[in-house]
Amino acid sequence: MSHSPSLPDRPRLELDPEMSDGERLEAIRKHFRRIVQVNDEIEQRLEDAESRRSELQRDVDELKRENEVLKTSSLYIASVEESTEDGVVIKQHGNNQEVLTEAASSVSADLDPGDRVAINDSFAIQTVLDDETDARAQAMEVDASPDVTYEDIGGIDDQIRDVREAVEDPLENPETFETVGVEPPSGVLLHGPPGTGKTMLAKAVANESDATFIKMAGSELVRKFIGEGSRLVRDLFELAADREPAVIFIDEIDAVAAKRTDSKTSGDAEVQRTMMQLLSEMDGFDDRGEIRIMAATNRFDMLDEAILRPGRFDRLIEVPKPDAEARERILEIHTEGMNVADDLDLSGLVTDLEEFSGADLASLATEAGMFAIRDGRTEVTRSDFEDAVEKLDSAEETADRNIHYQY
Ligand SMILES: Nc1ncnc2c1ncn2[C@@H]1O[C@H](COP(=O)(O)OP(=O)(O)OP(=O)(O)O)[C@@H](O)[C@H]1O
Repeated sequence: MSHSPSLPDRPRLELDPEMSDGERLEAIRKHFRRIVQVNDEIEQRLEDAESRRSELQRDVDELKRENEVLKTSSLYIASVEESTEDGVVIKQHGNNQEVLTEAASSVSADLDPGDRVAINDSFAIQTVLDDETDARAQAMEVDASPDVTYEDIGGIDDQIRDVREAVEDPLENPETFETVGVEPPSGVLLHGPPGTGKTMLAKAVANESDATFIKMAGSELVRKFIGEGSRLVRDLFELAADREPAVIFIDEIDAVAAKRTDSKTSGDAEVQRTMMQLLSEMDGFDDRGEIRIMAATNRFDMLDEAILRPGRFDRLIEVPKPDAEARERILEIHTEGMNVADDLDLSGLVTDLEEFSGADLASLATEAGMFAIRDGRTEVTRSDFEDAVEKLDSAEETADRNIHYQY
């Protein structure tokens, strides 16, 4: 970078007392011309400097923008506590740290206590977020009285018995456990392939115990901003405490409780934090009253053992794919309200459907009904079911090419 040359010297008027008037006048004129010249030179310099300055300003703006982008690439969530003359007091979610900070110039909205904001690593507020209820609504499903009953679930009677014992009995007769002096299982983990009735089972047990069913999707928990997953877990348990008796059901728990991997990316750290929050909620659970916790996974092999320790998910119930007898029962349930031909032999039909889960069988019944409707008939026949099997098989082949379940 070159330095600008120094400014021209200030011209000096030198008058000799010996000078004649004419000489003086000439000297003053010369001095004046010199001053004008120096002035022009300085003005020129000023112009150059101005244009250099706007060049530099453009560079600065560009760098500021880049800096903003870098700073905003990973944001934390906080709530505004107070807006003061000295800045904004925020409380970070997850660790509850309170910080006095400022809002980035791009944040134009007035900040009010309770607003949810996203902050960067240096705690500067970057954005004001939408209402918290949106995030909760996406991650949680609350059903005060689910309508699934045990009779709607086919082929897993042993699992129903186990779940009733671990969830329903402690909710309905807590005193029996107290009198006998045993602790009911802390958490029940249902594991097995997709579509085998795990969610149904959790809903049914909530229904039959007159409890509120609160479902949280593990995958939603980890998609949020940093700090939000653990906050949602806390909310989940608070909500359950408000609504007790309640059954908490965490679906796809593997999303938050997978074995630790070697990578140390911030995503992983965030998932860990969410899991730690879940563990600490479960550990502090004894005195919370009538709340039972259930979870489900298709990826039991991937779970971190920390969540399976006593006092956590300590009752494991496997929900397998249905065998022939179970398939028949499930299909019976799903064709109960349908107008099926008298000669339809369900047991013959299901023998070959070895790969079919409960969910597949439910679709099979619907598809068969659709074939009858398309054909203008009101009765569903064996051939409708065969067409439906063919249709689902080919859909399954397409899906298999894309997804590979590792169960
Ligand atoms: N054992 C079953 N008896 C009757 N219907 C079943 C059974 N299993 C699954 N279904 C049908 O499949 C649908 C999906 O089942 P559900 O959501 O309970 O499966 P899941 O095991 O929780 O699956 P995922 O692991 O994919 O969440 C149910 O709504 C029901 O129609």
